[in-house]
Amino acid sequence: MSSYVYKTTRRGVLLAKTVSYQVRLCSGNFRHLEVLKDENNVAIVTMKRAPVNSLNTELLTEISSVLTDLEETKCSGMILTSFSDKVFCSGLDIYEIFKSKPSAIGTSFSTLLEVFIKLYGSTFPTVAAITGHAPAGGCVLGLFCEYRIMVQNFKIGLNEDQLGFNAPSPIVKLMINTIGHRNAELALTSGRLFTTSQALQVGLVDEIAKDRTEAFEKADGFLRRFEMIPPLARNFTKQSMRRALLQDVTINREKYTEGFVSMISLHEVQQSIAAYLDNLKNKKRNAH
Ligand SMILES: CCCCCCCC/C=C\C=C\CC(=O)SCCNC(=O)CCNC(=O)[C@H](O)C(C)(C)COP(=O)(O)OP(=O)(O)OC[C@H]1O[C@@H](n2cnc3c(N)ncnc32)[C@H](O)[C@@H]1OP(=O)(O)O
Repeated sequence: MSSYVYKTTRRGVLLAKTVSYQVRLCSGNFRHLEVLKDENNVAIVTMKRAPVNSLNTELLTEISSVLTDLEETKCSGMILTSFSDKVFCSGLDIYEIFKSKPSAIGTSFSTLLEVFIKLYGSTFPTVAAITGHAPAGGCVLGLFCEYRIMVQNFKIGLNEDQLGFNAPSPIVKLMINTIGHRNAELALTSGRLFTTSQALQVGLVDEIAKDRTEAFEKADGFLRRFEMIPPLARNFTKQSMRRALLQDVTINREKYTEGFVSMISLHEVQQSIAAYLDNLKNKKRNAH
């Protein structure tokens, strides 16, 4: 069990280091996730793939499976977060897309799209409590949610261009929908990572929190907004606003996956990823 446990109040979620908690979701046996539910059927889904929650196929599959479960059990809201106070999610597992077989890259990407369809299209309200850095696929996971609360002094953004490949068109659209065309173009073409406060300024995140506890209080505050709204009406509106993107990804999932695999498999892209990994390792070495 993680050292952090979430203790629920009447309708709130308070983070506390305590040994008792409410209901654990028992439908799945997860290696990289902890899923807790409070008495109001709000789920707290915590990614715990140390050290940086990189999204490999196994973690993505677990997220996908939890989302199915939450739909089936008519969950009333979901908070997506990380076990780490430094990294929310470091994006796709680079080692799964570097020097890998096309089939493995395809499976990883296609599973990410599955998560997109289920999370972006979920019938229940979703909020990301971003407790640390959220580059690339980490930012994408946050964007799939309806609302983002981010702890101060971290970085978030779509830095794919820095790795030598571009974000696929549905992601570009998602970014445009969130921060507007001009900001999205400037950010995507330079692979920009925003600080938490810059992200708030452009609307990439909705609120800043000073720490994890405040992030949870604010996430709970967001979910409470819907207490008096009939869920059916709320969901109808959500689906109608998200339908075009959802249909695009659902219909063209295979096409997007093939496109991603071809792009990642290019020799130049693999070289860029290798250089990026060297850079990451050097940065770490120099920090010591
Ligand atoms: C509408 C939608 C439809 C379309 C669907 C979406 C399609 C496309 C969307 C997204 C595509 C995304 C592609 C990616 O996500 S590629 C991954 C990009 N990720 C990054 O660039 C992040 C790289 N990592 C970092 O910047 C840092 O590690 C950071 C996360 C800031 C954490 O820093 P720090 O705490 O200092 O930790 P270290 O750098 O020392 O890392 C610790 C170890 O973890 C390894 N690591 C880090 N990131 C990854 C990763 N992404 N994959 C695998 N491994 C990773 C790192 O190498 C260290 O390992 P070791 O200790 O062995 O050296």
